[in-house]
Amino acid sequence: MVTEASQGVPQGYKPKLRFKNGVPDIHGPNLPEDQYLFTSIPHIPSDSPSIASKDGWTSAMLQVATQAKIPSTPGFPSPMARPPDVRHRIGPTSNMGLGVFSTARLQMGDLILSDRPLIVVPLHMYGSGDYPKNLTQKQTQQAVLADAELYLQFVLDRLDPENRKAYMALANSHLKDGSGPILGIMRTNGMGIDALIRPGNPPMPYSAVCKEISRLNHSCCPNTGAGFNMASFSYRLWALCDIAPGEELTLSYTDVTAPAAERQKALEPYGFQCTCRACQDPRTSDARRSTIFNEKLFLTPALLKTWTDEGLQASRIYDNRVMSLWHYHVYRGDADNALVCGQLLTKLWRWSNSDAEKYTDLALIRSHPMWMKLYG
Ligand SMILES: C[S@@+](CC[C@H](N)C(=O)[O-])C[C@H]1O[C@@H](n2cnc3c(N)ncnc32)[C@H](O)[C@@H]1O
Repeated sequence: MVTEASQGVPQGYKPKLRFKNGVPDIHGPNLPEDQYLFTSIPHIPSDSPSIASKDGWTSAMLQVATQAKIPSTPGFPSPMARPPDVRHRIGPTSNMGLGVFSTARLQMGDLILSDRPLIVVPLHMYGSGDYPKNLTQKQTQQAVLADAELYLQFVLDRLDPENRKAYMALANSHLKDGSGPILGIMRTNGMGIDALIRPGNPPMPYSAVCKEISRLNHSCCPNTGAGFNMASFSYRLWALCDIAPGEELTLSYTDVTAPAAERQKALEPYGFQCTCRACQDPRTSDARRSTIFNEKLFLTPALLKTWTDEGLQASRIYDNRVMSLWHYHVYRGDADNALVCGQLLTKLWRWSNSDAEKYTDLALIRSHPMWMKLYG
């Protein structure tokens, strides 16, 4: 666990690569499953960089078992999905550094951009615990951070100079907690990839840093959603509602269903106080959200509007409610209303769930095991 530590390496301590199994191999056969390796995704042999696709590649540090499952993903490596035209630009905001803005009229469900991570690394870059006994607790923390920085430098050095520069230009909100510059940027911009989490005790989560998606600022009523697509090894960003040209695009860095105080606590490492519309009057918004989440009635168009008015389309509970309503209509044999729900699910899921289209397939709706079961 890393807490506050002043920057710098303890005197006499030489940072080293000290993960379990010693110094990691770059790549190689017959390695133990929990060996870390440095690799590129898609894998590009270092002697033939010219085969790199126009989508680029990720410099990654992964355990062997995690790396091994990526190529077996159906369709891997597929090209990144691209919108038909450029729909975003990166530019300055009034008070949040850079941000991403829409340059087109977007409809709910529209793909905005795809982004292959620059780097993917273990979320907890904090070594093995095997540190010299003569170091104080604070010095050990410094040593841990210095080692993490060394690993990250290794990962970063495997990027081409342009992408290395892009990484180093990203925001860093960890300037005073002892993190080195590369680690600080990773902690400010890293996003999880659920499909890469290696189960175990403890599980091994990974963190990905992207060139463009990492520029999105946070809102507790975000207008975009992001999901990772393993086949193309890229994140996709899509509109969660209709968006006008020029509007800032936002993502939620935290769980939008949590109360405002909890959300603010989760945002602490990013070093800002959220001022989105839900956080400007948190008491009223918390009360409104609590009513919405606890609503026991099936989603009607009026109830649906309360969710979208509050900007809660990013919440998993919203998906679940729309899904239950889809099942309810199937159960009643109401294909028209099932289709309306299916269209909404497709917009929410098209870019993150390969099954999204099936909810609007009339033949599948009518052959569903629950079809018309309400009437026996
Ligand atoms: C992932 S970066 C987002 C892009 C960043 N604004 C930039 O200039 O690259 C996260 C950092 O952006 C800033 N930020 C993001 N959302 C914000 C918000 N709602 N209010 C204020 N600052 C925010 C914070 O400095 C945070 O540490």
